Amino acid sequence: MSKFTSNTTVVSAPGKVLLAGGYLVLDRLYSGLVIATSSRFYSSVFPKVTTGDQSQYAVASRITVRAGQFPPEASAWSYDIILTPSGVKVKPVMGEAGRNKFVEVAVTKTLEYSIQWLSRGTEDGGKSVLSKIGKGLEVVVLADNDFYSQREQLTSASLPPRLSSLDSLPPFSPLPRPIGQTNKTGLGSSAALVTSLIGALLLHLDIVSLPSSDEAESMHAAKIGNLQGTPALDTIHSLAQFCHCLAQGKVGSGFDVSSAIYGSHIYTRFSPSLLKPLMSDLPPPGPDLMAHLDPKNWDQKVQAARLPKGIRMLLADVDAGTDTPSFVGKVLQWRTDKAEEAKELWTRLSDTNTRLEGMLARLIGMEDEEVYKEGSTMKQRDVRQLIQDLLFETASTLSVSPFHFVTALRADKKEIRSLMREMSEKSGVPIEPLEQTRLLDTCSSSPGVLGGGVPGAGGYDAIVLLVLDHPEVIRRVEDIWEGWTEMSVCPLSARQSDGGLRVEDVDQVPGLKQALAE
Ligand SMILES: Nc1ncnc2c1ncn2[C@@H]1O[C@H](COP(=O)(O)OP(=O)(O)OP(=O)(O)O)[C@@H](O)[C@H]1O
Ligand SMILES: C[C@@](O)(CCOP(=O)(O)O)CC(=O)O
Repeated sequence: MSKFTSNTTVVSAPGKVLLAGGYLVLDRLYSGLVIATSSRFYSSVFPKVTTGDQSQYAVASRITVRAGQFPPEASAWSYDIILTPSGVKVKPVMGEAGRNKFVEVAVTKTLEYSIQWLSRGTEDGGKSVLSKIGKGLEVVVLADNDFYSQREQLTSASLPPRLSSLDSLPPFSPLPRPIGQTNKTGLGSSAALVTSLIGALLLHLDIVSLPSSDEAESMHAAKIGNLQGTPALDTIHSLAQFCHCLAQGKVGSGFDVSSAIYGSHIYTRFSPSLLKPLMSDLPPPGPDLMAHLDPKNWDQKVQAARLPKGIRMLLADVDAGTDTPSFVGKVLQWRTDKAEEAKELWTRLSDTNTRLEGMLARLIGMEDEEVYKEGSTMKQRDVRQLIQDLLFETASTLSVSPFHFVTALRADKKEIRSLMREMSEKSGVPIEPLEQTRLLDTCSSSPGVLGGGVPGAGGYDAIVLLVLDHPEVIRRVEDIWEGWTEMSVCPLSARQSDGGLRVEDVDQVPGLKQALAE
């Protein structure tokens, strides 16, 4: 019998790349440009058909979450739903895999929220949640291969580190070691996991409805200005920000959770004070989650943004044999110590980031124009011509759009890198270490590369490039990466995803059904 029924719920959330605004975005006065990735986290909820072996009198039901591509014995976490005189409680079951803070907080707080939501104005005490959970739920979480380093998989299949090799790995490729011993690539696995898991549980319990994959993408492409305003997404946003902060034990800027929900955008953070009352373990009955997480009280800004057609993001996972410790504390300490100097740098960076965002918007505004369409009769230059010009550097004196804007974008990318290096030097934190500078300089001088940088907090772990989306441009970059000897550079297959959180049709996601059947 197939595991899939009309009662199976699959929800996915994208990973992230912070293209501009690292460190600045921690402060509400500044913003960050985050690109959501085509690589996603999938949470699939199946109703259990039997209650299993729970013999405890008070255990009403059990939710099990399994990380599908990891060794089974170390990668499943269960939560008992217990009936107590004061209502329904959720209790982690201690198993072989130990605790998974992100899964645990997402499951327990989502159920707490659901109980409050379904019992509002009634004396229900959680009974309707119990009836919806029935005999229990089994949740399988699966991440696209990009979230974890695939070096070992490529080496054991004798494949070179190129995009074409990544395409030949099976989707949701099994990984040999538990999550804690697996190298991540920096796409924000915990934020995408928490967001997709919360979305899947709330959808399964009929508390929200979510856009389908087509709806999510067209919603994103059509929207200008504020991306908020869809009640289900706005609610999941505050709940996911809360869970993510509680699990990681600190309040970050939250751009990763925000892009997991809304897709690519320009993010201005929420006030950290919003989460303060929820961050300590208060005695029962606990804080009123629904009131604290009501989107009406939240103040983040989510402005539509994306990469224009014809421009592609290329990502690489870098293994320099050096761990990147947390830089945030040190950079912020320098900012406090040298307030004047830092303010001046923050302002220059913010201005340049805003200019870059403006250039992207101008190019998007031209997408429907004839000059931008491939194959159109060209009175002016089209994108293909533009690529030729940039490949062979023949058009440096022309200011015909969109060439003009692409050239300006290139200058802004260069300026941002130089300012981030200034931040590096002044704070004494290797945000763009010399090894990365050498790699980025070489890539940036390759034809068709518009610029690059170290995403997010920077360090040794990854690089991101913006390139003209042309096979020749990409081939040349891959050649540089494959031949690089100072560090091992392995491409990631992610492109930009326009949409954020969405419900999936299991048959439309390559390899998902097979991975779930294992
Ligand atoms: N497939 C998975 N299944 C269950 N839990 C996972 C999975 N992948 C990641 N996690 C959880 O997320 C944690 C990693 O979160 P962490 O914030 O350290 O990394 P990240 O979100 O990938 O970071 P970055 O922002 O640098 O990309 C793991 O310890 C685990 O709790
Ligand atoms: C340094 C910071 O601004 C970005 C960190 O980005 P990443 O996790 O390195 O992609 C921190 C934050 O925004 O929470």
